[in-house]
Amino acid sequence: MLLKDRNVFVTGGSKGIGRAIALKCAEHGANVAISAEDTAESREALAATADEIAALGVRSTWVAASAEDPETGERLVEAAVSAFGRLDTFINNAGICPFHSFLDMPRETYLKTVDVNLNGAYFAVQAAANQMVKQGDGGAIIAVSSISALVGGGMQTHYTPTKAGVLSLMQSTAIALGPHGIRCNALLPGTIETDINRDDLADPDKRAYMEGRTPLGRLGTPDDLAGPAVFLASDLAQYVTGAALLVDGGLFANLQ
Ligand SMILES: NC(=O)C1=CN([C@@H]2O[C@H](COP(=O)(O)OP(=O)(O)OC[C@H]3O[C@@H](n4cnc5c(N)ncnc54)[C@H](O)[C@@H]3O)[C@@H](O)[C@H]2O)C=CC1
Ligand SMILES: C[C@H](O)[C@@H]1OC(=O)[C@H](O)[C@@H]1O
Repeated sequence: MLLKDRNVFVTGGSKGIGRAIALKCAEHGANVAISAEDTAESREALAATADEIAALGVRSTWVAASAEDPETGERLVEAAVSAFGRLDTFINNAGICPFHSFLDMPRETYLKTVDVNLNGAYFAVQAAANQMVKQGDGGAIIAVSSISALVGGGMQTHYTPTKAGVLSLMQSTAIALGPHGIRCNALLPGTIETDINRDDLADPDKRAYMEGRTPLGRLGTPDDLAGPAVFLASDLAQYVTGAALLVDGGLFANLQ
């Protein structure tokens, strides 16, 4: 068990990558809090995932709070502290990627994407960091960025800058928070099959193209991110901060 009795928060923990990370942290002995947007469907998914976490013999709690709301960061931290007493690891994972062409990108789609993925991450990480500083004995912060922090996407012109921003945020917070013993790292998934790309990957040509570009020969699953997240949260990564860990089956390295 790498995270026994640690207290972990995972945003966007109701499904997909966040859910897989939350469950793996629980398997490793952590109490886990999760959040997602405040809708009826999301509340149902949060409650179901929290039950799965608790079934692993640890404590769990959930909060329905939309990432783009400036008050959300504080609410998440309060929920974790009220349920567990403290916060050891904060994993900012919530995100959206509404695929859309550049020349006619609606302003509201662009602004919502930036608000959820980058502004939401900034203020949630700030709230988590303040709690860790108050506790006085360090901590770990992980942001789920993307391979898209490093490369572009013609239908992702609103999205890729947010993922580059989140990677940059982890680099800068690693410097700002290093003196407090708080490590900050970014996970960069490749193409992982989840609801975020269900429609995009429904096109058999697109799917075959992405599989063909991936040296390991398959798309990723949410569980592929879970082990790397536990590693970065754990003491095995005690001297790792400001790092970017690609988890992409080799996709980024494959030029030809
Ligand atoms: N699936 C992929 O291929 C890749 C995903 N990522 C990133 O991984 C993260 C998780 O995405 P997936 O699990 O793939 O997608 P997903 O759609 O399965 O999960 C997204 C999570 O974020 C939550 N969320 C969405 N909007 C929210 C909002 N306004 N406020 C709070 N929570 C909200 C959802 O409820 C859900 O829990 C995202 O940040 C995404 O950008 C990065 C690289 C590749
Ligand atoms: C949603 C996309 O399929 C996914 O998101 C990313 O960050 C990568 O660019 C993948 O293509």
